[in-house]
Amino acid sequence: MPIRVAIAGPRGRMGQEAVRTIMEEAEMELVAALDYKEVGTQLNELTIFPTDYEVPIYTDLKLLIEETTPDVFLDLTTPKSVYEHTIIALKSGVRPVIGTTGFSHAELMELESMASDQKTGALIVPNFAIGAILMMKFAKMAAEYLPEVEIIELHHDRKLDAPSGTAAKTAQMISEVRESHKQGHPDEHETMEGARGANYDGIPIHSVRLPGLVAHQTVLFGGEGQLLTLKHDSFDRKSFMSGIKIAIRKVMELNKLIYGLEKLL
Ligand SMILES: NC(=O)C1=CN([C@@H]2O[C@H](COP(=O)(O)OP(=O)(O)OC[C@H]3O[C@@H](n4cnc5c(N)ncnc54)[C@H](O)[C@@H]3O)[C@@H](O)[C@H]2O)C=CC1
Ligand SMILES: O=C(O)C1=N[C@H](C(=O)O)C[C@H](O)C1
Repeated sequence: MPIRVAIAGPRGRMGQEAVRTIMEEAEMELVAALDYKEVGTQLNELTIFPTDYEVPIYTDLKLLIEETTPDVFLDLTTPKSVYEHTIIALKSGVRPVIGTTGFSHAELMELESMASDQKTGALIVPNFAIGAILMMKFAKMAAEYLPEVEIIELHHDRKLDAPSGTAAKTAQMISEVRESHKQGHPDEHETMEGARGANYDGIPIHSVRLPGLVAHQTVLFGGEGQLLTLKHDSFDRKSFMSGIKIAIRKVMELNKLIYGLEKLL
């Protein structure tokens, strides 16, 4: 039996690529799409998709779930809508695979506890690219030996959230293996606000937004007389698609929420 998947955000940069990926996957069936406005009744009515993509479009997630009974709900929308979508999916017993970034810590905690109560599998994946997941794992390894670290993330200028979900997750993983401490000179001060970046548990995060970029991150580790640089680049959104397929398969085996695909690889 193929895994029945519903997708939110099918017209977006990630959504379009993910629709094609799922449609081409024999083990998966795209049963519905969620958009925020009426854009036609089926995906094949949108000029961006081939004519044989006969997948109904809904604007109401509860109705979508009731009428199309998906196993998995894949969200690639916006930080504003994803939290509510995830709650609706969990309450309906549909397993969420969330690629959308921008969750607060409190929201992640709430969703984790809801998924455990419901015994429903859920995955929140800040970055589906295998190379980015490896970069995060290597960063955690390196921080045990070189705890002075700064993160620089670079993205296209249409991105809504900063810092990126990947940078936040990298900082969280690093903070699991190093003592929290302030970096730089104890007396340093900013003569321009924000010069030292955002701060996660003492780790500075710098966000760059420019046209032409896709998704890129550099993690710098400084030591006496040395610098270790870890760098990952997504040049194309195809880089995220194998991770999406893995996440859809893996979430079917879970009965709780997992934050980050690195725990399942
Ligand atoms: N986890 C990962 O590996 C990746 C995650 N992302 C994240 O995925 C999200 C989407 O990114 P993009 O595709 O670049 O954005 P986008 O702006 O191109 O697409 C978002 C789509 O969501 C739709 N949308 C907005 N509100 C909605 C709602 N309430 N219901 C249904 N659809 C709604 C919009 O119409 C739009 O088509 C962002 O949060 C981004 O950070 C992006 C790339 C990789
Ligand atoms: O918005 C994006 O494009 C991306 N968002 C994710 C993030 O916030 O880390 C993943 C990837 O970096 C692309």
